[in-house]
Amino acid sequence: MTTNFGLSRTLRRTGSFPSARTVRIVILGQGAVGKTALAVRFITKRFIGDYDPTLETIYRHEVTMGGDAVNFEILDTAGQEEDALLIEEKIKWADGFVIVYSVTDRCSFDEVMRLCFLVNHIHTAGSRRNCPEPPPMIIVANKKDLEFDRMVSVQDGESLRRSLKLPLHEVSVRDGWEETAGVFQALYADIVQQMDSSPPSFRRRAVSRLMEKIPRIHSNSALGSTGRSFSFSSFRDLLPD
Ligand SMILES: Nc1nc2c(ncn2[C@@H]2O[C@H](COP(=O)(O)OP(=O)(O)OP(=O)(O)O)[C@@H](O)[C@H]2O)c(=O)[nH]1
Repeated sequence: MTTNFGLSRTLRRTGSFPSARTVRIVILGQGAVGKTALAVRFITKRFIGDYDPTLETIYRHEVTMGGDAVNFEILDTAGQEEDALLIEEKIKWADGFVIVYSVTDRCSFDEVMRLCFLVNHIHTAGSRRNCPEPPPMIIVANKKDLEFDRMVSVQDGESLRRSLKLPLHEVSVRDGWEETAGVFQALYADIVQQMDSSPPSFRRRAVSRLMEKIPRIHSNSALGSTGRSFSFSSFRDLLPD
């Protein structure tokens, strides 16, 4: 997918944006596909090698993108089976979705279709319109740097993209920030298009108690208070210049 955004100019760290548009994104996918790495790479520009298995976290990150001030709220989910009600709450909360698989893990690829149907089903079932638009979604095929361990070919990804009619970005979160940023820029463009074309009454903005319980990390604050353990000490040190 192409966007009108130039990478270097449009993504930069800013102060607070009182009048910014808030965009909520959920990252879904099986365990160990790189969901946390993707979120942290986008926000800090750094690749951090090892994390504890994800305790769910909402990252809050303010940037300018395509000239807009944007407050991203990015929910990094735990890549494990969970209560259907909980996943439903998270899906209802979001404006857009990143669904990640690893090219080194066939099971994670097989899971993408189920997750896409789940997201579509929950949005369709809850919409008051007869023909709701599907929510903005992007598929990310991660770890393309591990060519030697590849179990999902580029062609497999292409077939999936065609059958789901969704954008697919093959990336290496490890090797580059631009590819990762491109994922969030493309998704943001789709979300904005949908927000601007549908009346606000059709959008889900209610925040359930469950969502309020998920720890939040602001990109302007140091990590540590949530109990989340990373292999770096200060989030502030890793923010882009
Ligand atoms: N080689 C390579 N390794 C990666 C890449 N992205 C993530 N990893 C590694 O894959 C492992 C899992 O990454 P995480 O970001 O913790 O994966 P996750 O999907 O959040 O996992 P859960 O928290 O269990 O759901 C870590 O060791 C990362 O360093 C990549 O692009 N290339």
